[in-house]
Formats: sequence, structure tokens, C-alpha cells
Amino acid sequence: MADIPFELQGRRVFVAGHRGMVGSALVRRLARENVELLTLPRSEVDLRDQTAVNAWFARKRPHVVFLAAAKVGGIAANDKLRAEFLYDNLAIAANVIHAAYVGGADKLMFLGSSCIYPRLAPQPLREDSILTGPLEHTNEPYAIAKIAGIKMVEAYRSQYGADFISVMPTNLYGVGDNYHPEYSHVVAALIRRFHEAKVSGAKNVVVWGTGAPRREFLCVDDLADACIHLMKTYSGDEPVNIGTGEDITISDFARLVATVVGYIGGISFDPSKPDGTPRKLLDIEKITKLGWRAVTPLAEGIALAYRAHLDR
Ligand SMILES: NC(=O)C1=CN([C@@H]2O[C@H](COP(=O)(O)OP(=O)(O)OC[C@H]3O[C@@H](n4cnc5c(N)ncnc54)[C@H](OP(=O)(O)O)[C@@H]3O)[C@@H](O)[C@H]2O)C=CC1
Ligand SMILES: C[C@H]1O[C@H](OP(=O)(O)OP(=O)(O)OC[C@H]2O[C@@H](n3cnc4c(=O)[nH]c(N)nc43)[C@H](O)[C@@H]2O)[C@@H](O)[C@@H](O)C1=O
Repeated sequence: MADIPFELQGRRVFVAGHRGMVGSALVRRLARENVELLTLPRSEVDLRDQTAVNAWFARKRPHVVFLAAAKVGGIAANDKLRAEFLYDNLAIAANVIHAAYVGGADKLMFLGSSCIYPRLAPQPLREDSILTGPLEHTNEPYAIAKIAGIKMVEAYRSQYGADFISVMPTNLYGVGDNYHPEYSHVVAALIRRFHEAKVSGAKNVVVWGTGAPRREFLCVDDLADACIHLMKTYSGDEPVNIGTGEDITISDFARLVATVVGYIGGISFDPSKPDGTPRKLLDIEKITKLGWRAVTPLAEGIALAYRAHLDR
């Protein structure tokens, strides 16, 4: 088992998914760590391809792996592309975790998600509530694949003594988010919709669902900082939640985004669209005790994400 604190300096660090929102934030944050960064475009190796993944790991032998590659999307993408969310995420997790073990990586971090917890688990969601009840239907395939990744990490730790860990980020937003009109998460969807309404002078913007669900939102640059902190300081079986410890209803959140964007028209709700999990607030006691907390206030983070969206 590696010593704590774990040194990143001078090591070959592979960020899987470096072009994504999380992976690119990790690359920005790692620029302060004096590491040898390894990245791998999907055009070169599709991480679902076991043979290609094994060959790449055998050649490059990364010391450290951040597994931030995944098939990712908002509630509609998860609900409609159920086969892809299950297959892609199972294959990516299985291939990368196993290849990191065979290739002798010193440490690996697997990124799960707050949606792995049971739909009606007690709030705030503690790490030990995993597998204590039924999952939310809209993202069950994604959650099952992520739970398989978490269990691989646990099993490779216990059987092989590999220093692999899992983290559970809450809902993320920020630079590099996906603004697909149907398949994005709520933050990007609302930034885009309110901006387009402001520009066109539309009188109303429709927000999906009832507006009643509660979500916790974390800026991706805070998440990247938490991942580096945990890579250096945490080595344990249980996943670690990464969040702010605060949540907000979707209706209040929609008003906040409208204010940040400068949209002054009406807002209505479409209850024919799914609400998803009623509430997802992470218990952050563990990461707080490990010495980390989020620093970006929500309104400030949304303003930052909006500016980045306009600059694209
Ligand atoms: N966004 C969120 O709100 C949350 C995200 N997470 C987790 O964080 C991680 C990153 O998410 P995020 O950055 O938002 O997602 P993105 O969709 O922004 O990025 C995903 C990355 O994975 C890569 N990828 C996907 N499939 C493959 C494949 N078959 N082969 C190679 N590369 C692939 C993509 O490559 P390409 O650029 O070529 O498409 C992209 O770089 C995921 O594990 C996700 O579960 C957890 C909680 C919340
Ligand atoms: C990160 C997490 O992301 C997914 O879960 P989710 O938390 O439900 O994510 P979401 O951002 O898509 O929605 C949050 C809430 O917001 C409401 N909502 C309103 N209006 C829009 C809207 O326009 N788009 C979207 N997407 N949602 C909207 C929406 O109805 C829901 O009540 C998981 O599938 C899973 O993949 C996962 O890990």
C-alpha cells in the first residue's frame, strides 16, 4: 500500500477523458503539480476496446490514473440511451481498472456519481448507503455500471492490495460542460435556454419537471481540486463523497440562472418531463474531515460557466 501522503510530483499521470468537462479541469489543476501528464484521444484508443487499452497501458505504464472517461449526460440522455450508458460505462471501468492493475499503476481514482445511491436513501447521502435500496429508474443503467466500477476498486484493493480509490461527485457544472439541447445536465440546459430567450426576447422559458426536486451543484474546478487532494491524502475501501453540503430546488435554481444570465421573462414548468430523484444532497463529513471544502459560491460559479459558454 502506498504511503500517505501520496506524492504526485515526478510521476506519470494519466487522465482518462481529458477532453471532457472533468478531465480538462483535472488537466488544468495538474499543471500546478509538476507531473508528466499522459492523455489519450478517443480517436487513438476507444476505452471500450480491451485489447487496445491493455496495449496502451503496457506501453505507457502510467503511475497514477484518474478515470474520468465515461458516457455522461443529463436525465434525458440517461433515460433514453440506456444500453449505451450501461455497456460503455461497464466496459470503460472494467478495461481501465484492470489494465491499471496489470500495468502496475501505483494509484487509481475512479469517478462515480451521487446517482449511485438509492433513490430514497436518507439525506444527506452517506457513503455507506450504497446498495441499501432501489435506484432511480431514469439513471439505473448508469448507476449499475458505476456501482460495478466501485466494486472493482474495492475488490482490487482487497484481493490484490492495489491502492485504488473511488470518489462520488455531486452534480457538476462549469467550463467545458456539454450544451446539447436535449442531453445536457440541467445547469448547461438552463444557461443555454435562458440565454437564447434573452437574445430572442422570448416571454417565457420552460423548465422540465415540477421544479420541486432538490440538487446540489459543484463547480468542476472545485471538484478537480478535491480529486487532487484525495489522491494525495486518501487511501481506503469506502468511496468519498465530493460536494458542497448545500442543495437548492430546481425552481429556485432556475430563477438564479435567469438572474445571472439577465433574462427577465416568465418561467413555467413542464411536469410531463421527469423529475428524477427527489433529492440528492451528499453528506460531506468524510471529505471535510480529510481537510477539503468547496470554495466557489453557486452564483459566482454559474456566472463563470455562463461566461465560458459565451466564449466558446
Ligand atoms: N457531469 C457531471 O455532473 C458529473 C460527472 N461525474 C463523473 O465525472 C466523469 C467525467 O464526466 P464529465 O467530464 O462530465 O463528462 P464528459 O462527457 O464531459 O467527458 C467524458 C469524457 O470521456 C471520454 N469518453 C467517453 N467514452 C469514451 C470512450 N469509449 N473511449 C474513450 N474516451 C471516452 C470523452 O471523450 P470525447 O471527448 O472524445 O467524447 C470525454 O473526454 C464521469 O465518470 C462522470 O460519471 C460524476 C458526477 C457528476
Ligand atoms: C449528475 C447526474 O445527472 C443525472 O441526474 P439528474 O440529477 O436528474 O440530472 P439533470 O441535471 O439532468 O436534472 C436535474 C433536475 O433538473 C431538472 N431539469 C429542469 N429542466 C431541465 C433541462 O432543461 N434539462 C435537464 N437535463 N434537466 C432539467 C430535471 O428534471 C431534474 O429534476 C443522472 O441521470 C446521472 O447521470 C448523474 O450522475
